[in-house]
Parts: sequence; C-alpha cells; structure tokens
Amino acid sequence: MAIDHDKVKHAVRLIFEAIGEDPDREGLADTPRRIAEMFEEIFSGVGKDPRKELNTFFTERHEELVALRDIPFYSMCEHHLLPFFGRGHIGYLPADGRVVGVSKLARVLEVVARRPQIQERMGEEIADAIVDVLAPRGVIVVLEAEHLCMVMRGVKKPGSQMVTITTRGVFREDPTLREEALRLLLGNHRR
Ligand SMILES: Nc1nc2c(ncn2[C@@H]2O[C@H](COP(=O)(O)OP(=O)(O)OP(=O)(O)O)[C@@H](O)[C@H]2O)c(=O)[nH]1
Ligand SMILES: [Zn+2]
Repeated sequence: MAIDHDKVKHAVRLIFEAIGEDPDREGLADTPRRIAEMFEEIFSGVGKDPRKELNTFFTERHEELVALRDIPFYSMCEHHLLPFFGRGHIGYLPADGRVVGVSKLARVLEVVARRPQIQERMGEEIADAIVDVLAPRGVIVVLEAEHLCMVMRGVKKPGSQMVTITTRGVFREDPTLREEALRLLLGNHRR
C-alpha cells in the first residue's frame, strides 16, 4: 500500500497551523515532505500480509522448540501515534518437520510492527501468521515494550514495560511446555 504523500503533506501543514505554528518558516518548510517519507517506512506494514514473509519453509527432522528471542522492534501506538518499542521473542514447535528460515520470524514481526498498532494485536497477528503457514504444534510470542504515550505524556511512567504473551496450540494446553518455552525465550534476558 503506497502512502499518499500529498495528503500527508497537506495534513502536516494543517497540524502546524492548528498548533499555532507557521508551516512556511524555514525550519518547518520541508517537514511535511520528511514526514511523508518517514511514514512510507514506519507504516510500510499497512495492507501487507505477514504470512507472505514465511514462504521459505522446508522440511527438517526437528520436533522441539525453535525460537528467536530479543528481536528489537519499533511500532506506533494507534491511540496517540507515539512510538512503542522493545523486544519480541517468538517460538514454535514444528509439526511434521515444517520449519521456516529463522529470519522470517523477525520479518513477520517487522510487518506487523509497521502499522498503527496496539501491543496485544501485534502478538495475535504474529501468532496467527505462523499458525496459518506452518500449522505448528504450538506458537508462543512474548512482547516487552515501553510506550512513549505513557512516558512523555499522560501517566508519565518512564521505565515501565508492557508485557504480553500470546500462545496457540500446545502452549495453551500444557503448562509444562509453556513454562519451558518461557524460560528459553526470556533466558538470560531477565535480570
Ligand atoms: N492495551 C493497550 N493499551 C494501550 C496500548 N498503547 C496505548 N494504550 C493505552 O490506550 C489507552 C487510551 O486510553 P484513553 O483513556 O482513550 O486515552 P487517554 O486519555 O490519552 O489515556 P491516558 O494515556 O491514560 O492519558 C491508554 O490507557 C494507553 O495507555 C497498547 O498497545 N495496548
Ligand atoms: Zn498510546
């Protein structure tokens, strides 16, 4: 989905006018263009199907947990359009040897992060994409993030982290497997 640069530029000019700024002063003159270009990057996941990122999968004899942890991400809170950012940890239990190129897990996260988002939905969308393509025995996604809308405004709580866990399949049903996966996913990351 391409960004409508002219529309963004017009909207940014309107915002400057609305806050009592002069959109034509030297420092702001190029800002609408820069913001349109920035949106191209940070909202590149709008209208994109994260499942497409998982197309390189192959068959390997491996039935136990595969995980990628500490994946840094930046997203934009859809309520305030301020960043929330942190780390994602993704694990799955392959079924019938279906495994994916491990970078693809980070690519899925990247697609869903680059949309106006909330953290819970990010986790759900990552888990659903993996379930749809790999049909694994289980998926677990942990996201930890600081939300700037809770830091620089509102309740003003710097350092607080929102943590979400999303599970599918056996990680929902079997507390032992879930515990083991969480231990591995969070590993030495936890102090
Ligand atoms: N559950 C969830 N809430 C979020 C996320 N990002 C932002 N929020 C919250 O969304 C809520 C929006 O609440 P509102 O009461 O409509 O907005 P507000 O008056 O600006 O809220 P305050 O931030 O409490 O000042 C706030 O509580 C935010 O902290 C997220 O990813 N998940
Ligand atoms: Zn917010």
